[in-house]
Amino acid sequence: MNSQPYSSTEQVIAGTYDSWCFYTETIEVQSMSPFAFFNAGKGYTGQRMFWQNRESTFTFVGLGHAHVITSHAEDRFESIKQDWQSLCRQIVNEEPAVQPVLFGGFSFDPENEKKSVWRDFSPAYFAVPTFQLTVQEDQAFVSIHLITQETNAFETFEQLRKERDELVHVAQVSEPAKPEGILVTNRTELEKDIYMQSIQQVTEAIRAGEADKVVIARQLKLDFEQEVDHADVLQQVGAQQQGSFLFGLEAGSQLFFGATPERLVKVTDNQALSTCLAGSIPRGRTAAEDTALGNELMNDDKNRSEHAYVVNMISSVFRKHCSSAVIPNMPELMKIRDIQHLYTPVEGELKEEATLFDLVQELHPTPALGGEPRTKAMQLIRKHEPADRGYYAAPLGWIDAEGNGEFAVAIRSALLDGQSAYLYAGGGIVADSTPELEYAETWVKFRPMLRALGGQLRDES
Ligand SMILES: C=C(O[C@H]1C=CC=C(C(=O)O)[C@@H]1O)C(=O)O
Ligand SMILES: [Mg+2]
Repeated sequence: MNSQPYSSTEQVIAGTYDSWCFYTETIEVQSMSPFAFFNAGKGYTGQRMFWQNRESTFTFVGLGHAHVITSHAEDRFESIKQDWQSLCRQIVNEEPAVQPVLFGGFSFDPENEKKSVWRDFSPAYFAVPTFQLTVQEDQAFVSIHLITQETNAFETFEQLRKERDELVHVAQVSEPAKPEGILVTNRTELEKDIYMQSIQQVTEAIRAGEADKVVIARQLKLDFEQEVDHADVLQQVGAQQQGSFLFGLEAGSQLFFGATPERLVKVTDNQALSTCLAGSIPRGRTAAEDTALGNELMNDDKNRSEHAYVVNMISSVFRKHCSSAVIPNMPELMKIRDIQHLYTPVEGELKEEATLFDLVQELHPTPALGGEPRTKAMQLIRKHEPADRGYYAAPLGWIDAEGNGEFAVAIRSALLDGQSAYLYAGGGIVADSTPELEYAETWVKFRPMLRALGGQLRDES
């Protein structure tokens, strides 16, 4: 879908298939703010989604659920893949304009048994939206998708058309949200002592040869004077975090959102692209300081080793699933607003049988979020982290009916829950890590979400 711009279909295309009927229509609309469209869909709270790619060339907003696919199964990746392929076989017409898109994500670790604040996020949770705004190449399209077992749903569809016209109208005439800020009443570092100890203990375990690398994360909790509006917060992130994937996924009354620089994998016509991203240093206050910090990062053994584990693992998955793979032998710097990372893009031509979901399954979690070796690292994370990561650090993204799509790694993210938010940040622990430096690194990684939520940015402890 990325490679092929939408075109309008002004007529309803309907088909009756095995069990599902699919009614769809796409119209081109005058450009509008995607945040305003999200906001216009307040009536669909709990069933909204937002996605913008890193290059800001593809934005989509979904309102309402035309079809939901979830899985609690052990083979959740396979199960979502099968359900999606089977739905597409039943409903998809040849026309690219009528392709539905499935959007959603996975939890980090379905074996987690800790008490969780992630009430309504199942281990895999995906939906095709009822109303979808797609902004691509300066054109905006709004689609209606109705997937139903009702055999004669033209009346329902007519109703949806009226609703669509209303949503488009409200979004086009609405004023941008006022950036008047959100009032934070409390900021709590959850289990900071446990976090500091765990860095020490995991470093010792690594030195003793139990693992090579383990990513340990922690949480900040913010409390607000009043409930925070989901559309406002997405708009804040959108304005503040250029050069990142922006995402928002609602479930029940909660919103999981973030601005991540990390692509897990993108597939366009059998071309696969992934990002190795690990190793961090702050931005400098001046251009000279910034360059000096970048050079320091490029030449730092500890950060280079954090990075190398990720490159090795992603490369081996690409070598397995691709007929050819391009893997640079030196990282570059990726500079985003608050932080610089070591970055190695990996590309390959997928073998015929390999799919986007296969790659997501094998890549998750990369050693940028799990560790090396994977199984041991996951055991150490379960042992040392007191909280459930939920969807933090897990794959989140979209796929179309042809198998094209993109998944990001949902870091630099937070779960918004009424008058509270839980922010997540972690770092790669290797043999020469120290608790103080890792702690400082998490403060830099909290900054995008703190800024969007009106929390203080200073890194006082
Ligand atoms: C675990 C996070 O970042 C990962 C991605 C890039 C750099 C990382 C690092 O340098 O430690 C982490 O592996 C996070 O942002 O919470
Ligand atoms: Mg690090």
